[in-house]
Amino acid sequence: MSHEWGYGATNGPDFWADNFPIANGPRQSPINIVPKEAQYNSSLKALKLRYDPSNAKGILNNGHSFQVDFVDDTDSSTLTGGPISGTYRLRQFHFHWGGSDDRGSEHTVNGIKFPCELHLVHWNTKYPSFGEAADKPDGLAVVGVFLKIGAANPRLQKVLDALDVIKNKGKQTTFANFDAKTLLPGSLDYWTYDGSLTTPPLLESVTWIVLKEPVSVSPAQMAKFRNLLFTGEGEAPCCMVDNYRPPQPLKGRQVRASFK
Ligand SMILES: NS(=O)(=O)c1ccc(C(=O)N2CCc3cc(O)c(O)cc3[C@@H]2c2ccccc2)cc1
Ligand SMILES: [Zn+2]
Repeated sequence: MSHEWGYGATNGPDFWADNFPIANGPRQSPINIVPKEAQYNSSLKALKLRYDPSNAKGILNNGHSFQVDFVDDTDSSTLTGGPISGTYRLRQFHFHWGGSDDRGSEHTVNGIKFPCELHLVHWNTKYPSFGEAADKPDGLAVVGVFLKIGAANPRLQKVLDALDVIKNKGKQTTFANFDAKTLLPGSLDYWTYDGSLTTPPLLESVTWIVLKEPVSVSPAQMAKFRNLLFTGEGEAPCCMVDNYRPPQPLKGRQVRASFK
């Protein structure tokens, strides 16, 4: 992506509409979720997440977050059920976090921010590729998981231990044999709504599936996220923190709940 968008004082979310006018579109993400205003829908199916650990490929600092990429040329790591129809393939997962524990998530619940939010990005196999799916209204499905401060989460450790070698923008390393399912909470109860990518190009192609139950992360583990840099080697270092977009207007959208 050639544009210099970011999360700084001069290129952050308030400036994104300059290059990406869809930033003011009708189905932008994230949003503030108000559980009492979410409509329970008994026809919403249970989420079915089947991930093959051998599909994990690498881990990359992309300059706005870090992501773990998966081989997505077969239906071996998929999302089915839930609010979606058909089969969506896992492409990557990444996180958004704050400079301190009082902020960092993109979605909020009753206005409450969590220190971190995990996004598992999937694309609809009715399209030939992620790139083809990315700009279709039913092209992507992202599962969002809140992380809240508590006991150290052993499931995060393998990811966090890899961060030292991808400190700078553009650094990547192999990341094999990782079961993304281990990052999920015990309950797969969710809220769902039609939204967008939360970073440029902000494409309105995402069915959001936000899990109600958070998973834990310790302050020491959060410090490891904050050790990453937005900047490349040789540039003045800038800590990778506050890489979250704030909640966007609901514009009449309905948020549905899979649970009472
Ligand atoms: N937070 S999120 O909504 O879950 C999300 C999902 C996907 C993507 C993603 O894959 N993007 C958007 C940002 C980006 C930046 C790059 O430098 C790049 O090489 C690829 C991407 C991709 C992307 C780019 C263009 C169309 C679709 C996705 C980003 C954020
Ligand atoms: Zn994200």
